[in-house]
Amino acid sequence: MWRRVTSLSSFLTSPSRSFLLNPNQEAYGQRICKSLCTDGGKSGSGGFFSRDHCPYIAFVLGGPGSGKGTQCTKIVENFGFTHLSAGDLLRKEITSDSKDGSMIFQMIKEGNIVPSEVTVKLLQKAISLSENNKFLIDGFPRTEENRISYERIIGAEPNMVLFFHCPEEEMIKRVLNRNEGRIDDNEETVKARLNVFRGLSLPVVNYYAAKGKLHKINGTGSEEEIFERVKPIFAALRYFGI
Ligand SMILES: Nc1ncnc2c1ncn2[C@@H]1O[C@H](COP(=O)(O)OP(=O)(O)OP(=O)(O)O)[C@@H](O)[C@H]1O
Ligand SMILES: O=c1ccn([C@@H]2O[C@H](COP(=O)(O)O)[C@@H](O)[C@H]2O)c(=O)[nH]1
Ligand SMILES: [Mg+2]
Repeated sequence: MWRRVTSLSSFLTSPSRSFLLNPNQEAYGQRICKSLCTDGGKSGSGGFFSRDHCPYIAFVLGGPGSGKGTQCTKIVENFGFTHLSAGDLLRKEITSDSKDGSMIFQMIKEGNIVPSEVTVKLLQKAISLSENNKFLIDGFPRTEENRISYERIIGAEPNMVLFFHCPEEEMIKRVLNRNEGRIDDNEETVKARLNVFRGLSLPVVNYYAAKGKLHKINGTGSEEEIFERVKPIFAALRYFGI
Protein backbone atom coordinates (compact mmCIF):
# COMPACT_ATOMS: atom_id res chain seq x y z
CA MET A 1 0.00 0.00 0.00
CA TRP A 2 2.73 2.47 0.88
CA ARG A 3 4.27 2.22 -2.58
CA ARG A 4 0.85 3.02 -4.05
CA VAL A 5 0.48 5.99 -1.70
CA THR A 6 3.84 7.41 -2.65
CA SER A 7 3.26 7.15 -6.38
CA LEU A 8 -0.26 8.57 -6.24
CA SER A 9 0.90 11.28 -3.92
CA SER A 10 3.55 12.46 -6.32
CA PHE A 11 1.07 12.15 -9.19
CA LEU A 12 -1.37 14.43 -7.43
CA THR A 13 1.15 16.96 -6.24
CA SER A 14 3.77 17.01 -9.01
CA PRO A 15 3.86 20.47 -10.65
CA SER A 16 4.21 18.81 -14.04
CA ARG A 17 0.81 17.14 -13.53
CA SER A 18 -0.93 20.21 -12.18
CA PHE A 19 -2.51 21.00 -15.51
CA LEU A 20 -4.63 17.86 -15.07
CA LEU A 21 -6.27 19.10 -11.91
CA ASN A 22 -8.06 22.29 -11.06
CA PRO A 23 -6.87 23.99 -7.83
CA ASN A 24 -9.76 22.53 -5.79
CA GLN A 25 -9.08 18.99 -6.98
CA GLU A 26 -5.39 19.38 -6.31
CA ALA A 27 -5.99 20.65 -2.76
CA TYR A 28 -8.41 17.76 -2.16
CA GLY A 29 -5.91 15.23 -3.47
CA GLN A 30 -3.18 16.65 -1.30
CA ARG A 31 -5.45 16.45 1.75
CA ILE A 32 -6.25 12.80 1.02
CA CYS A 33 -2.55 11.97 0.60
CA LYS A 34 -1.71 13.77 3.80
CA SER A 35 -4.45 11.83 5.58
CA LEU A 36 -2.68 8.58 4.77
CA CYS A 37 0.27 9.39 6.96
CA THR A 38 -0.38 8.97 10.68
CA ASP A 39 1.36 12.09 11.69
CA GLY A 40 4.71 13.34 12.60
CA GLY A 41 6.49 10.00 12.64
CA LYS A 42 5.09 9.63 16.14
CA SER A 43 3.19 6.45 15.41
CA GLY A 44 5.08 3.25 16.05
CA SER A 45 7.57 5.01 18.30
CA GLY A 46 6.40 4.18 21.79
CA GLY A 47 2.69 5.02 21.43
CA PHE A 48 -0.34 2.73 21.58
CA PHE A 49 -0.08 1.74 17.90
CA SER A 50 2.85 -0.29 16.65
CA ARG A 51 4.50 -0.03 13.26
CA ASP A 52 2.70 -3.23 12.24
CA HIS A 53 -0.68 -2.23 13.58
CA CYS A 54 -1.45 1.36 12.81
CA PRO A 55 -5.18 1.72 12.09
CA TYR A 56 -6.73 4.50 10.03
CA ILE A 57 -8.50 6.90 12.38
CA ALA A 58 -11.07 9.54 11.44
CA PHE A 59 -12.41 11.86 14.14
CA VAL A 60 -16.03 12.91 13.56
CA LEU A 61 -16.87 16.25 15.13
CA GLY A 62 -19.83 18.63 15.25
CA GLY A 63 -22.22 20.17 17.73
CA PRO A 64 -24.94 18.25 19.60
CA GLY A 65 -27.46 16.97 17.05
CA SER A 66 -25.33 17.90 14.04
CA GLY A 67 -25.79 14.35 12.71
CA LYS A 68 -22.48 12.70 13.61
CA GLY A 69 -23.99 9.39 14.72
CA THR A 70 -26.43 9.25 11.80
CA GLN A 71 -23.71 9.79 9.20
CA CYS A 72 -21.31 7.39 10.96
CA THR A 73 -23.90 4.62 10.59
CA LYS A 74 -23.98 5.25 6.84
CA ILE A 75 -20.17 5.32 6.59
CA VAL A 76 -20.02 1.98 8.43
CA GLU A 77 -22.59 0.43 6.05
CA ASN A 78 -20.90 1.71 2.91
CA PHE A 79 -17.20 1.79 3.74
CA GLY A 80 -16.63 -0.83 6.44
CA PHE A 81 -15.35 1.44 9.22
CA THR A 82 -15.97 0.60 12.88
CA HIS A 83 -17.94 3.31 14.67
CA LEU A 84 -16.77 4.26 18.15
CA SER A 85 -19.00 6.90 19.72
CA ALA A 86 -17.28 8.35 22.79
CA GLY A 87 -20.69 9.31 24.20
CA ASP A 88 -22.00 5.74 23.74
CA LEU A 89 -18.92 4.27 25.42
CA LEU A 90 -19.38 6.64 28.37
CA ARG A 91 -23.11 5.85 28.62
CA LYS A 92 -22.26 2.14 28.66
CA GLU A 93 -19.94 2.76 31.61
CA ILE A 94 -22.83 4.27 33.56
CA THR A 95 -24.89 1.11 33.18
CA SER A 96 -22.00 -1.31 33.77
CA ASP A 97 -21.43 -0.56 37.45
CA SER A 98 -17.93 0.78 36.81
CA LYS A 99 -16.22 2.90 39.46
CA ASP A 100 -16.54 6.00 37.25
CA GLY A 101 -20.23 5.43 36.51
CA SER A 102 -21.76 8.02 38.84
CA MET A 103 -19.17 10.67 37.96
CA ILE A 104 -19.85 10.10 34.22
CA PHE A 105 -23.61 10.26 34.80
CA GLN A 106 -23.27 13.64 36.53
CA MET A 107 -21.00 15.04 33.80
CA ILE A 108 -23.33 13.99 30.99
CA LYS A 109 -26.42 15.25 32.83
CA GLU A 110 -24.82 18.68 33.12
CA GLY A 111 -23.31 18.69 29.64
CA ASN A 112 -19.76 18.75 31.00
CA ILE A 113 -16.72 16.90 29.74
CA VAL A 114 -15.57 13.70 31.39
CA PRO A 115 -11.82 13.65 32.32
CA SER A 116 -9.74 12.82 29.26
CA GLU A 117 -8.00 9.76 30.74
CA VAL A 118 -11.35 8.02 31.27
CA THR A 119 -12.52 8.58 27.69
CA VAL A 120 -9.17 7.81 26.05
CA LYS A 121 -8.92 4.54 27.99
CA LEU A 122 -12.39 3.49 26.79
CA LEU A 123 -11.46 4.32 23.19
CA GLN A 124 -8.15 2.51 23.53
CA LYS A 125 -9.90 -0.59 24.84
CA ALA A 126 -12.52 -0.55 22.08
CA ILE A 127 -9.83 -0.22 19.39
CA SER A 128 -7.77 -3.04 20.81
CA LEU A 129 -10.81 -5.35 21.04
CA SER A 130 -11.64 -4.80 17.38
CA GLU A 131 -10.24 -6.75 14.46
CA ASN A 132 -10.84 -3.82 12.13
CA ASN A 133 -8.12 -1.40 11.09
CA LYS A 134 -10.25 1.65 10.32
CA PHE A 135 -12.26 3.58 12.89
CA LEU A 136 -14.60 6.53 13.16
CA ILE A 137 -14.18 8.18 16.55
CA ASP A 138 -17.42 10.11 16.97
CA GLY A 139 -17.75 13.03 19.41
CA PHE A 140 -14.13 13.09 20.55
CA PRO A 141 -11.95 15.10 21.15
CA ARG A 142 -14.30 17.66 22.69
CA THR A 143 -11.59 19.96 24.10
CA GLU A 144 -7.97 20.86 23.41
CA GLU A 145 -7.14 19.01 26.62
CA ASN A 146 -8.90 15.88 25.23
CA ARG A 147 -6.93 16.20 22.01
CA ILE A 148 -3.56 16.59 23.72
CA SER A 149 -4.30 13.75 26.11
CA TYR A 150 -5.26 11.42 23.22
CA GLU A 151 -2.08 12.29 21.34
CA ARG A 152 0.03 11.73 24.44
CA ILE A 153 -1.52 8.37 25.35
CA ILE A 154 -2.03 7.00 21.82
CA GLY A 155 1.10 8.59 20.38
CA ALA A 156 -0.52 9.48 17.06
CA GLU A 157 -2.79 12.04 15.45
CA PRO A 158 -5.97 11.14 13.56
CA ASN A 159 -5.59 10.62 9.82
CA MET A 160 -8.50 12.90 9.07
CA VAL A 161 -11.24 14.88 10.77
CA LEU A 162 -14.83 15.33 9.58
CA PHE A 163 -16.76 18.29 10.90
CA PHE A 164 -20.52 18.57 10.46
CA HIS A 165 -21.46 22.21 10.37
CA CYS A 166 -25.07 22.92 11.30
CA PRO A 167 -26.98 26.01 12.54
CA GLU A 168 -27.71 25.95 16.27
CA GLU A 169 -31.51 26.22 15.84
CA GLU A 170 -31.46 23.07 13.68
CA MET A 171 -29.24 21.18 16.16
CA ILE A 172 -31.54 22.13 19.07
CA LYS A 173 -34.62 21.03 17.11
CA ARG A 174 -33.05 17.65 16.29
CA VAL A 175 -31.85 16.97 19.84
CA LEU A 176 -35.19 17.85 21.42
CA ASN A 177 -36.97 15.57 18.91
CA ARG A 178 -34.55 12.66 19.30
CA ASN A 179 -36.71 10.75 21.74
CA GLU A 180 -34.16 8.12 22.75
CA GLY A 181 -34.48 8.78 26.48
CA ARG A 182 -31.06 10.45 26.82
CA ILE A 183 -30.67 12.34 30.11
CA ASP A 184 -29.00 15.23 28.27
CA ASP A 185 -31.68 15.74 25.59
CA ASN A 186 -33.51 18.56 27.37
CA GLU A 187 -33.45 22.35 26.88
CA GLU A 188 -31.25 23.12 29.87
CA THR A 189 -28.53 20.56 29.08
CA VAL A 190 -28.61 21.35 25.36
CA LYS A 191 -27.81 24.99 26.20
CA ALA A 192 -24.87 23.84 28.32
CA ARG A 193 -23.66 21.47 25.58
CA LEU A 194 -23.82 24.25 23.00
CA ASN A 195 -21.76 26.51 25.29
CA VAL A 196 -19.17 23.75 25.66
CA PHE A 197 -19.21 23.21 21.90
CA ARG A 198 -18.65 26.91 21.13
CA GLY A 199 -16.07 27.53 23.82
CA LEU A 200 -14.12 24.27 24.04
CA SER A 201 -14.81 22.11 20.97
CA LEU A 202 -14.56 24.68 18.17
CA PRO A 203 -10.87 25.37 19.01
CA VAL A 204 -10.20 21.67 18.31
CA VAL A 205 -11.95 22.00 14.94
CA ASN A 206 -9.86 25.09 14.17
CA TYR A 207 -6.68 23.28 15.18
CA TYR A 208 -7.29 20.51 12.64
CA ALA A 209 -8.36 23.02 9.98
CA ALA A 210 -5.02 24.79 10.41
CA LYS A 211 -3.26 21.43 10.02
CA GLY A 212 -5.10 20.78 6.73
CA LYS A 213 -6.82 17.68 8.15
CA LEU A 214 -10.38 18.97 8.31
CA HIS A 215 -13.23 18.10 5.96
CA LYS A 216 -15.98 20.60 6.76
CA ILE A 217 -19.36 19.26 5.68
CA ASN A 218 -22.59 21.15 5.35
CA GLY A 219 -24.76 19.32 7.89
CA THR A 220 -28.11 20.70 6.70
CA GLY A 221 -30.57 18.98 4.39
CA SER A 222 -31.79 15.42 4.45
CA GLU A 223 -29.66 12.58 5.84
CA GLU A 224 -29.20 11.31 2.28
CA GLU A 225 -28.17 14.72 0.93
CA ILE A 226 -25.57 15.04 3.65
CA PHE A 227 -24.25 11.55 2.98
CA GLU A 228 -23.77 12.48 -0.70
CA ARG A 229 -21.30 15.11 0.59
CA VAL A 230 -19.53 12.59 2.80
CA LYS A 231 -19.25 9.78 0.24
CA PRO A 232 -16.50 11.18 -2.03
CA ILE A 233 -14.16 11.58 0.94
CA PHE A 234 -14.35 7.89 1.80
CA ALA A 235 -14.58 6.74 -1.82
CA ALA A 236 -11.22 8.42 -2.45
CA LEU A 237 -9.63 6.40 0.35
CA ARG A 238 -10.42 3.18 -1.54
CA TYR A 239 -7.75 4.16 -4.07
CA PHE A 240 -5.27 3.64 -1.29
CA GLY A 241 -6.65 0.33 -0.08
CA ILE A 242 -8.45 1.86 2.93
N1 LIG B 1 -30.22 15.50 8.25
C1 LIG B 1 -31.08 15.33 9.23
N2 LIG B 1 -32.28 15.93 9.21
C2 LIG B 1 -33.16 15.77 10.24
N3 LIG B 1 -32.92 15.03 11.34
C3 LIG B 1 -31.73 14.43 11.41
C4 LIG B 1 -30.74 14.54 10.38
N4 LIG B 1 -29.65 13.84 10.74
C5 LIG B 1 -29.93 13.31 11.94
N5 LIG B 1 -31.17 13.64 12.34
C6 LIG B 1 -31.83 13.28 13.60
O1 LIG B 1 -31.37 14.22 14.57
C7 LIG B 1 -31.09 13.58 15.81
C8 LIG B 1 -29.61 13.82 16.16
O2 LIG B 1 -28.81 13.13 15.20
P1 LIG B 1 -27.51 12.35 15.65
O3 LIG B 1 -27.84 11.52 16.82
O4 LIG B 1 -26.95 11.70 14.46
O5 LIG B 1 -26.61 13.60 16.07
P2 LIG B 1 -25.23 13.64 16.86
O6 LIG B 1 -24.39 14.65 16.19
O7 LIG B 1 -24.69 12.27 17.00
O8 LIG B 1 -25.72 14.22 18.25
P3 LIG B 1 -25.05 14.04 19.70
O9 LIG B 1 -23.77 14.78 19.71
O10 LIG B 1 -26.06 14.69 20.60
O11 LIG B 1 -24.90 12.56 19.94
C9 LIG B 1 -31.48 12.12 15.64
O12 LIG B 1 -32.78 11.94 16.11
C10 LIG B 1 -31.42 11.90 14.12
O13 LIG B 1 -32.33 10.90 13.69
O1 LIG C 1 -15.38 12.66 24.53
C1 LIG C 1 -16.45 12.84 25.13
C2 LIG C 1 -17.69 12.53 24.57
C3 LIG C 1 -18.84 12.76 25.27
N1 LIG C 1 -18.78 13.27 26.52
C4 LIG C 1 -20.00 13.47 27.33
O2 LIG C 1 -21.09 12.71 26.79
C5 LIG C 1 -22.12 13.60 26.36
C6 LIG C 1 -22.83 13.04 25.18
O3 LIG C 1 -21.93 12.86 24.08
P1 LIG C 1 -22.50 12.62 22.61
O4 LIG C 1 -21.32 12.60 21.71
O5 LIG C 1 -23.39 13.76 22.33
O6 LIG C 1 -23.24 11.33 22.63
C7 LIG C 1 -21.43 14.94 26.16
O7 LIG C 1 -22.30 16.05 26.26
C8 LIG C 1 -20.44 14.92 27.33
O8 LIG C 1 -21.09 15.18 28.54
C9 LIG C 1 -17.56 13.57 27.10
O9 LIG C 1 -17.48 14.04 28.22
N2 LIG C 1 -16.41 13.34 26.37
MG1 LIG D 1 -24.20 11.10 18.72
